[in-house]
Parts: sequence; structure tokens; C-alpha cells
Amino acid sequence: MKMSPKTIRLKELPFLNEQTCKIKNPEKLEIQLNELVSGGPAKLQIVSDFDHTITKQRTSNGTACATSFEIFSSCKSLPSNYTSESKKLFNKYHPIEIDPSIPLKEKVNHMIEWWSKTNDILVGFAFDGKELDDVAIKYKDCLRDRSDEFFEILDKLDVPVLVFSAGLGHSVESVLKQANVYNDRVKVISNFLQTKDGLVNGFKHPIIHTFNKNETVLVESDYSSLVHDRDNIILMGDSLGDADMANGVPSSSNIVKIGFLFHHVNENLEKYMDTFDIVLIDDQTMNVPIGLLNLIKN
Ligand SMILES: Nc1ccn([C@@H]2O[C@H](COP(=O)(O)O)[C@@H](O)[C@H]2O)c(=O)n1
Ligand SMILES: [Mg+2]
Repeated sequence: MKMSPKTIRLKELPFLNEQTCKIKNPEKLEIQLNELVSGGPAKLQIVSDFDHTITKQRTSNGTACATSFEIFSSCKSLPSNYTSESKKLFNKYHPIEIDPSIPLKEKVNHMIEWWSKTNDILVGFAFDGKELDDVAIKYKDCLRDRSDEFFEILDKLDVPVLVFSAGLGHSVESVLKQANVYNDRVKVISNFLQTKDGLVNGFKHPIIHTFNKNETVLVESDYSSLVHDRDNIILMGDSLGDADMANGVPSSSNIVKIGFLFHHVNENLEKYMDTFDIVLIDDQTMNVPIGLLNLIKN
């Protein structure tokens, strides 16, 4: 006998009823979730940011987790002027990046300036991918709690994952590799270094920064052609700009957006709730994405 599918009710899902989980429009989310479930794994794809989304925003003792650029900077062979300049840039621009009082247009200009100054200092030295792989071993535990389980479920269900990062692609790939979660279903679109005469010569184009993660930078990749029949999307990010990461998909797509909120929680909460379907406050786990996958899997 064929069973009729049971409607999923948000109030019956403990992982969406925690104090730290905020949902602006539960009715809309309930409809979206039921569509995700009825589409099953075959219709699903994941689009996720890397820094502070696949990795944690803070460790258990409260310190910030290194970004992919910071992981690169811990390679001992890099010239000290690169590492010191890069640190200075981080100290200047990161507070701007997370400041809720700065209007978006102004912030975008600062971010373009940050990434182009970073591009300018990434010139004229050798880069050893093997050294980065070795360094990345130290950072594999920066991944959110239960990340291994999250990637294992996706792998078993054959669900493709786009990791869309404005960070440094080489570090993203190294950390995913060292954590044993990088496989054929995972594609990284990010900033990769180019070389000239064997030395680093800035980023390959287009440069991806926090606020241009959309179809304009995806257009040159073959990603959309690979997943065009998967119109159910779970999108995950920690920055408001991450919510645009699936902008290039057809308008008929059903996208559930999860936002990990950590900085300036009170000032940001309303904007995050307007932008993401599910907002998770200081949640350093993959509990909610895994909860959704388990519904879809079953
Ligand atoms: N020179 C830089 C530029 C940016 N960052 C940080 O990287 C993050 C971008 O990576 P996502 O995976 O989150 O897109 C961004 O939020 C910046 O804070 C950096 O550390 N150094
Ligand atoms: Mg991020």
C-alpha cells in the first residue's frame, strides 16, 4: 500500500524550536520545507559560504577561528612584509565588514578596496601548496561540530555542494581535504592565486569579495550547467552578502536560506531575519542543516 506523505510541521521539529533559532515567516518556511522533502535528495543541492559558515565563528574558549586568508598567512615561507601587511588590512577592514551601522553601498566600496589591496601585496614570492596542506592540518578542527556527519550524509545521498567563498580557495580546498570531506561532489568557487615566472602574481579574475557573491562571478564556472535540474537549494552563510549566492538559479527554485549570526547580534537580528529564512545565533554546529537533511533523506 502506498503511504501518503506526512506534512512536516515546524513546531514538531525540535532543532527549529531552540532559543537560538529565529524564523521570521514560519508559514513560508513550512511550505518550503515540505517542497524540499517531496523533491528528495535527487532535486537537492547545497550552496555554502566557507569562512565562519563551514568553519566555526568561535572556538569553545571564545577565540575567533582563523579565516582562509589567515590560514594561508601562517605558512612560514611567506615574506614577513606580506603577513604583516595582510594583518594590518584585516585589522582595518574586518571591523568595517561586520559594522551594522555602515550603509551597504559604502561597505561594498571598502570591501573592494580590501580585496584589491590584498591582491596588490600577493606579488613576487613563491607559494608551496604542500606547505599549505601541512599547515591546514592544524585547522581541520575549525569545522563546525558535526561537519563530518553533514558531508557524509551529502556524499551518501549524492547531493552536490558548492562552496562559494570570498576567501582564499587554496586554503579552503586544503582544509576540506585535511578534514576528509572533500570529494567529487564538492566544488569550490573562490579566489585562487595566479603565478608569473613561478611567482605569485595576485588573484585570478574575477575577484570575489563579501558582496559580489552572485551570478556575475558564477557565470564563468560550469557549476550551473552541472546542477540545472536541482531546484531545491539549502543555502548557508554568515554574512548578509551570502544570501545572494544562489541569485543565478531559475526563479522557480525553492531556496531555504540559513544565516549564522554572531557579530552585533541585537543590531543585526532584524536584517538577518529579513534576509535568511532561518537565523541561528551563536550556533557553532551543523545541527540544523543535518536536521533538514534527515527530513529530506527520510
Ligand atoms: N584579505 C582578507 C580578506 C578577507 N578576509 C576574510 O575572509 C572572509 C571571506 O571568506 P568567506 O568564505 O566567508 O566568503 C571575509 O569574511 C573576511 O573577513 C580575510 O581574512 N583577509
Ligand atoms: Mg563567511
